[in-house]
Amino acid sequence: MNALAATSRNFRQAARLLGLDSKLQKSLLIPLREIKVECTIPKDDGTLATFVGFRVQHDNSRGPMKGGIRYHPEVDPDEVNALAQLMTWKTAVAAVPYGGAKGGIGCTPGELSRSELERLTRVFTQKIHDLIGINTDVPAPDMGTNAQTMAWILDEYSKFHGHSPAVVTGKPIDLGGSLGRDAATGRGVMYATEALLTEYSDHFRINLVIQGLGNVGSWAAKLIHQKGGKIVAVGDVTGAIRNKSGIDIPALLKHRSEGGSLEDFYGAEVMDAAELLVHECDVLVPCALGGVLNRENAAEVKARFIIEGANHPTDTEADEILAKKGVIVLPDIYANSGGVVVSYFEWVQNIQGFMWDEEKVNRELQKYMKNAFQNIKDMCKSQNCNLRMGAFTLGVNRVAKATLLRGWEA
Ligand SMILES: NC(=O)C1=CN([C@@H]2O[C@H](COP(=O)(O)OP(=O)(O)OC[C@H]3O[C@@H](n4cnc5c(N)ncnc54)[C@H](O)[C@@H]3O)[C@@H](O)[C@H]2O)C=CC1
Ligand SMILES: O=C(O)CCC(=O)C(=O)O
Repeated sequence: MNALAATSRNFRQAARLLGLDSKLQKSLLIPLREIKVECTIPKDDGTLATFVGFRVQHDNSRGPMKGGIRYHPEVDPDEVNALAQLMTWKTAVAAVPYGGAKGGIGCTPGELSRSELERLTRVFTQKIHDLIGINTDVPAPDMGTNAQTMAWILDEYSKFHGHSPAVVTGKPIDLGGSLGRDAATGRGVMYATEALLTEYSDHFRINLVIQGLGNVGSWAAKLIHQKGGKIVAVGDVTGAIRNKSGIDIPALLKHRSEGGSLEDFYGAEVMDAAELLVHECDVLVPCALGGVLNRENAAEVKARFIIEGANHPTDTEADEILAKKGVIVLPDIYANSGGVVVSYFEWVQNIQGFMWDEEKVNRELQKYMKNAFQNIKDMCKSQNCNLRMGAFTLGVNRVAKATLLRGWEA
């Protein structure tokens, strides 16, 4: 089952639990708008290259649509659709006044030079500038994109519409970005892990495995390590390493920032990357691609808890296998919502023209993460369901209410 079918299935299950009628279900499920654009750029060697860009705007009943832009070779319309839908439920779970959207360009960013990436981003922005905006659709970074990508979008958009810092979030601080946004998704993963562990045990002194050492994974690793979590294995697209006494995460991140590879890090041994997700641990934190937990490996997972830092890392078959094994999965639409929560703070700061200090950003983020966890637990209790369904029913219910209040009922 692909990501779109799986996400829609979770939506339908939640809608049934909530007793939503079929017309409302249809209107909530179908995206508001799907955009597909050709992006042709001159490469540095003078030849032309053509890429396909997407933006799916799923729902705006609770506010402007919000979601990242991904640069990855596997970006396709179904995946972007699923990720846009997830954003609608995620912003509702987080209780930020947004709808959901997602975008992407099918490309391999590592094979493009900085100037090629800039040209690609600018051409994509030219094609979608009249469909995004401060009160309509506000992009942010996702896999393969970063603050610099947002700066190029901001600059290109502003040529058409005047200086508009709030049109994107996750920008560089010097262009109106928020303190704490870079770390926010990983920090939210840490708060989510803390909330779950407090519920099921009484300390952070557990063994963890983290997949992905990009924006989300490296911040999650750093902050969980600071809290006393022992990270016994990590991996990324280049491979994986382990150390049963715990990896020195600050040393590893320093080593990587100086250009070192996982393989030549002195403080751990190289392991088979395929074994990473089934490595012995208490908590598994996937922070890379979708669909990495599937029927091939789910039965072998040793973790008692899975914290979904990535979007849709657990496919439907894996979800069922893990539930039978008693593994507790904290779902993406809550676990990685720290990013969009601080994106909301960034947007608010841009609109107010007033910058918050980092302590305030982190304190407010912690409050939003705590409240959302409590709301999910209450839903689980009233609907007698697991955490994924608790989060889905919470999100779908809020979006359905807003839709009905607006009088959009079919
Ligand atoms: N950046 C953000 O604020 C948010 C990101 N997410 C999700 O978190 C996940 C990671 O996003 P970012 O950290 O922003 O991306 P990133 O581009 O900064 O890092 C991606 C990481 O995944 C690793 N990776 C890629 N392919 C892999 C493979 N085949 N096996 C193992 N590792 C692999 C890369 O080596 C890298 O370490 C994605 O699913 C994204 O949608 C979710 C919420 C917000
Ligand atoms: O920060 C944002 O606006 C969205 C981040 C995102 O794409 C996600 O949460 O999956």
